Amino acid sequence: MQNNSNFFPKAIITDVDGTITDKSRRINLAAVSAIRTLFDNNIPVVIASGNTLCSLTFLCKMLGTDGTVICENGGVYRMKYDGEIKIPGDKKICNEAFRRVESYYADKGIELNLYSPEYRFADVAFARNVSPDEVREIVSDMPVVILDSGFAVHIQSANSGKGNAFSYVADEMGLKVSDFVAFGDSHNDVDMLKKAGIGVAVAGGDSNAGEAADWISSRKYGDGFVEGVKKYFPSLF
Ligand SMILES: O=C(O)COP(=O)(O)O
Ligand SMILES: [Mg+2]
Repeated sequence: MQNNSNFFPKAIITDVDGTITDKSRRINLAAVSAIRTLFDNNIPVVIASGNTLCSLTFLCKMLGTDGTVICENGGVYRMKYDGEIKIPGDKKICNEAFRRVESYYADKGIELNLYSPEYRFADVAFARNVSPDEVREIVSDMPVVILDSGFAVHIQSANSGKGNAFSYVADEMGLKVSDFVAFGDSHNDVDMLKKAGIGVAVAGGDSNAGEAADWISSRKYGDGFVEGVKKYFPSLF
């Protein structure tokens, strides 16, 4: 967190779902354009999401960024397209936790719907048809963290999280986390929003993100992202 008046950001890090999309995950075209403007003016754009490496690689290609990504909420990250895939997360412990959660709900006749398990290296993500707080309770004695992105429930090993991977990535870029403006909408963005020089929560997201942020946009979702980019990079727009 910085004093706004002396803050000259050098880079951004942004969440995807809910932040550069609308609430149904459709990409916001003005957000795409803002990202291109930043990138074309040598402002690095790091994508940090709960999504998988393969989906984020494709997204980076379409956006036109350099491919630096934090995936699976920090369980995985990669510098540019050709960097080594780093996996700080521990899939084994997440699978163990998931098996316990799955059997708890199976006893109640509730089936959990996994999201892209075949493409995940580090975390376990499933549909939000159960309460994230209850899931947290079920595995409270295990070294895992339950994150709610507003789009999925994620089981992470305790050492991952977007905030931890953000530090590694900033370091590899030769920047400080305080050089970045971070953008997010949800609980899984909190550690990243707190760590950045300025944390921006887009309106429409959950209260955890708003409480962690330095500034909350007045416009919702992707429009709020664009509003924030224009606020912190006024000379580019
Ligand atoms: O994968 C999710 O659950 C949502 O991803 P996000 O981190 O881009 O919002
Ligand atoms: Mg999000």
